[in-house]
Amino acid sequence: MLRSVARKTALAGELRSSVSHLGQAELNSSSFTSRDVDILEKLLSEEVRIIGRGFRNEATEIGKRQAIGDDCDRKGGGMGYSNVHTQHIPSLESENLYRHVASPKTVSVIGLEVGAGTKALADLVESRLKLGRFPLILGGDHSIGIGSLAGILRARPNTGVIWVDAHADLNTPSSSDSGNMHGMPLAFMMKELVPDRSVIPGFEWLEKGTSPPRLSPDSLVYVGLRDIDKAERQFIRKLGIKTFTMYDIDHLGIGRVMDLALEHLLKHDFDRPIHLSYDIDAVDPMHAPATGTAVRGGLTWREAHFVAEHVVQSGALASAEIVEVNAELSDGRGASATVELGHQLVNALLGEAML
Ligand SMILES: NC(=[NH2+])NCCC[C@H](N)C(=O)O
Repeated sequence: MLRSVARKTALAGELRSSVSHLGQAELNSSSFTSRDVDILEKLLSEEVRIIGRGFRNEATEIGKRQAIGDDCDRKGGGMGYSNVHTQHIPSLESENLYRHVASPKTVSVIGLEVGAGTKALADLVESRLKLGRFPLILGGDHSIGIGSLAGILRARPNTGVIWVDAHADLNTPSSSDSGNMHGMPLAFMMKELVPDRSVIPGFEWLEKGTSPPRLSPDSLVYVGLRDIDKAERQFIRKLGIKTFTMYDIDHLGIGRVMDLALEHLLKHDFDRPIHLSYDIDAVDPMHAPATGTAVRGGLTWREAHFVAEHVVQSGALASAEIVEVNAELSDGRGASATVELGHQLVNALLGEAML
């Protein structure tokens, strides 16, 4: 079963890329190099800053993010994919509003800013997808997933999601112990967990329109989890979400895990688009220490690359994001190792292969 699904998904990918390659010279057919790419950069770590961990230094983050975007612009031509366009989404800063927030559990206050930022991202992602482009979103923390997923699901409601992360990011505003919105993006997309988002200040927009964006639990696969909150564990079990923890990766190997992940999402529809949401903290802190909530026992350097490479190989990757890279959170060597890994994952997602 698995083999035939893998073969068929590869075939679907080949067909799709050969069709879209018509008329384009010398493109590598094993990847989606003919697709137009949008690199969308979104800085959004407000909630972490508010609770006073000193999470970021804007100048450094912007410098680093520009470096990633510029690098893609430069490499774009060389790697064969065309028309790479980088767009920086401005952060909606309103320092004064948040300076005196006393309690970190004030999601309603924090939500105003995260809500506005994710709405802007959702609108952009939706419009780019409708133009047939491939959005690659660079965070920022994982709360931007609310915007990415909303935009993606509005444009293509049948999208399947692979969430590569040390954490489940499935807390609701009331189940969360930390109050951090980067631990909540998936709950915001599931009607079973947050049935009415119009009551959350800042997120009323998520309920607008004839069919508000929602992710069904069986359209999600987790890879790399190892730090799951108690409530999240119950949600995962109750909703039956397909989950590959680090235990499963140790047991089965990353190759089998990624095949099973793709099979789960593509078994009923080989042409289904896949969104890969990649939190750098899925990777072991030995390789990616510059992140906010590092947890030991993560993906190796090669496993980290393989995850991206294999989803690209399936031919189904339609959008991607890399989040939680924050150079401020490590010393010089740790920061550059993490940013280097971020660059390499971007390249892998854009179709760079070993051979
Ligand atoms: N995207 C992340 N780094 N999420 C970490 C979440 C940690 C914890 N589960 C929380 O809800 O606060």
